Amino acid sequence: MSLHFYKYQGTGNDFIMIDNRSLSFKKTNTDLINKLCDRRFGIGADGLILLEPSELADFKMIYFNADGNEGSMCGNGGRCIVAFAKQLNIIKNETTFDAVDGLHYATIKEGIVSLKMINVKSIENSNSHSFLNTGSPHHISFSENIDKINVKELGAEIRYGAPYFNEGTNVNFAEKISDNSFKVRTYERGVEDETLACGTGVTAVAIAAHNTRLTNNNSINIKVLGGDLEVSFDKENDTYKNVFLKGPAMFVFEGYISI
Ligand SMILES: N[C@H](CCC[C@H](N)C(=O)O)C(=O)O
Repeated sequence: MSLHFYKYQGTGNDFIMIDNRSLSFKKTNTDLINKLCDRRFGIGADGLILLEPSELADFKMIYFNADGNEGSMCGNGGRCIVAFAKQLNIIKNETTFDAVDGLHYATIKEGIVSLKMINVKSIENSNSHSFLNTGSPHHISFSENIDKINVKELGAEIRYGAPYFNEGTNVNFAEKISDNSFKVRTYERGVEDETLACGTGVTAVAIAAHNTRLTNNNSINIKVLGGDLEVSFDKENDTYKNVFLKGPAMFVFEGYISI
């Protein structure tokens, strides 16, 4: 059987996109998804995303990590599926879609997607790190010279260590550049390596930076290995609301692969 796929990337976080409105792609085939994401034996990607019909919204996003397991929310994948839905003529420049953590509003203009993320209320701060969930769980530590960190090694240690263990977490290393800009490197659970960008991760970093008073800005530029992202939010009482993740989402190529 031949599978028609599209390849997208958002600041270098790359995804295989499949138009599964027919529901013919089997979601339980972990080995197949893992193989399609493999950079030597397959197409190669950090994750695979299915676009399916939704009764609640314009479409539904189903996200799998490169290991083949269904993941929690993916911010860059969410931005990419908006560009994909536009390419498929399902939407124009504005949409609401259904994802694992609820409905998401988004707009697209000249390849730049602005995606509304879930509200965040619960943030754990300690001397060494912050932990919060922006659709996916994120451990964040702020330090200097993050260029020098071995993200794969240190990230894996934290991801598999206490208190996360098997369920794990994504791990972000962040550095303040100026009052409204930070640099971030992320170890992604489910990819089990550093990726070039992580959307829910940079969202978590921006909120953690504000919550720990590293910044007073509510619009923050974030530099990642694969480019630049922007996170903005409003804080009302203890809750971060109107959280938006903004940045490029690009179609790369399409093709067929026999499965
Ligand atoms: N790359 C994604 C994060 C995926 C989260 C995934 N690694 C998990 O924890 O299941 C993003 O842009 O937000």
